[in-house]
Amino acid sequence: MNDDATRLIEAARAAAHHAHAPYSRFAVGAALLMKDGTLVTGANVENASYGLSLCAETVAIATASAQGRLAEVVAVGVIGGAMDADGRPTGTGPVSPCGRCRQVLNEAAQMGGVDLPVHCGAAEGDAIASYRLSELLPHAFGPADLGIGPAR
Ligand SMILES: O=c1ccn([C@H]2C[C@H](O)[C@@H](CO)O2)c(=O)[nH]1
Repeated sequence: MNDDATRLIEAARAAAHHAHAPYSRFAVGAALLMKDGTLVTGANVENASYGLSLCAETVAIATASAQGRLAEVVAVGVIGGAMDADGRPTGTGPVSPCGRCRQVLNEAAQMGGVDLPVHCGAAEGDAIASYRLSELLPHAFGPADLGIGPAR
């Protein structure tokens, strides 16, 4: 595991403790490594109407954008797992971003002109699967298609 991946997975695990996931009882944490070396994190925020639930990656990206730093994301870490009785995520299987989150991550990737490394970890253990966003979302539609952001 490289240093960025380790740091991102640890931060994602910490973020997942703040998941609001009383319906699925599946906690997800996401961490973004920023150009300046700082981290921005998020956790899933479920809603009683179910369909309005927000994924951890989307919350993290929205937070970075609200800080004026959407184009400064350089790497991503995600973890998730079924919650135990204390609300802690469990499990050793890496979790990868859902389709909508891949598209949301792509906005940051294209605005920053970087094919984001996405490190997918588990709640527990050392298993990690690392990808580039272009592997997870090939032939992506994004800001460049609308003439916005740096050319690919
Ligand atoms: O990439 C994903 C996939 C799922 N979830 C959340 C949504 C829901 O709250 C819970 C179960 O799907 O996990 C995320 O946060 N990110």
